[in-house]
Amino acid sequence: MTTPRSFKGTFFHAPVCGGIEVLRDTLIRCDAEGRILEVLRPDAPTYAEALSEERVAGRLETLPEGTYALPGFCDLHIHAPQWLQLGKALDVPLEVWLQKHTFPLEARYADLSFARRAYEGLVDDLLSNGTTTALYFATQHQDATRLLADICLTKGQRALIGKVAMDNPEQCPDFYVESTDAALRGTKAFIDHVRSLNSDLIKPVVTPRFIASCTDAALEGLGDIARRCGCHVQTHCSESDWEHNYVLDRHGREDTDSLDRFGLLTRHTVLAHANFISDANMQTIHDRGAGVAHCPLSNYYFSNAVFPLKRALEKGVRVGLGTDISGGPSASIYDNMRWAVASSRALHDGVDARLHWDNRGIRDSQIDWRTAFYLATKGGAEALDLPVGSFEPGRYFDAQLIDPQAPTGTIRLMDDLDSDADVLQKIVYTASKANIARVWVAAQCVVGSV
Ligand SMILES: O=c1[nH]c(=O)c2nc[nH]c2[nH]1
Repeated sequence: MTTPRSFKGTFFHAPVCGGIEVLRDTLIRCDAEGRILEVLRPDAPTYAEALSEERVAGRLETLPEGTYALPGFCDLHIHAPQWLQLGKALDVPLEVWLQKHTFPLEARYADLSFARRAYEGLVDDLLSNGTTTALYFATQHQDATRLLADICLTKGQRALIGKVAMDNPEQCPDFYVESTDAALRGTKAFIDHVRSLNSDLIKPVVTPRFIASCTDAALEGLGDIARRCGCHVQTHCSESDWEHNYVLDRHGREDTDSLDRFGLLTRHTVLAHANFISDANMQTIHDRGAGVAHCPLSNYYFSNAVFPLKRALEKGVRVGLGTDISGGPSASIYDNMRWAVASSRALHDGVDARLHWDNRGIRDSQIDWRTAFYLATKGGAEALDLPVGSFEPGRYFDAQLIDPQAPTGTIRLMDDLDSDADVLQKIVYTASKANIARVWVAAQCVVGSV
């Protein structure tokens, strides 16, 4: 509990998919928990009085002239231990990458000092990239996963964290596999631990890595834990040819149906990727109210296909964006907004120039930057069912301040040429870490100084 805060400045947000709103010279009042109480535009009858009230009470932060506040990003798919592998090992298929590079790296998190070095750096990196909410896969290790929760709490990042469950000796190496009992007990112990922290910022997540890495007994037990604890669930779904076909061979059904059968497809499930899902399975995801973490950059390296984003949105599936560190070699949701637009265009146009335009791509698959901005902010929040992602009463003030004039920044604005929408479009397409001057979570400044 802190003191109430308020902010005056220019805010951009996307309250609905495909639409943006500009709040110029607006006053946003928050309560002591950092939730938005009121959004007052200059033409509101109570604006002047409220502004002077906040000023006199010493609660007002006036954002510097020429800066813009955006909602903080929700990154729906991060492998926390893989941060050390960003930009490496991107030239082999998923199944080789896991065995040769990723599992050996993750096994090292048995060492807590190794874990601390990585997790401190990761959380700093994500916060300074504007990511205020992170959905993390950790590792199998109880202690290192608790450490990640502590670090997020200390640094003030909103985080949903899962101890990864992987007990299938046929798919996991002997140096990085656990018993079914350890997977289930460990998951439950981590949930209890996080809940004992009594923090609104950190939530536990039931995390079967993917169907291949888990036995049916573990999947069944994890479904049961998710139901009893009312937790979020995260896993991979129909990511690549190999992974999708593995599940078809083992269970005779797609990932989605299989997860549903184990009680793992709920209103609080986030499926990473879902590239190969059939229309029927997309309908099932919609009907269960589950969300999808679309990871466009990672998909270029590991997925053999492009997620049918537009089709999913038209069906009403809740979708947000994920960096998929380190399948995607960038910690930035800005990069992933750009890749979401570009990959949707590739799907729309098709990529084989030898084919006639008529049958080269999948028509009406493209999205624009407005939709990408929504996915990165409120779309991600909706998929997680968290009250963040936009500047609306009842939501937490999780935000990032963009300074287009930052000396080493990458945004080029022209006062006389750029409309408000142009400014936001330029931010979406060209902002970099150097332009992110300040970041707040629940109205508390976590990056930059006030
Ligand atoms: O992109 C991915 N990253 C992973 O770590 C992983 N594990 C299973 N499937 C996976 N896909």
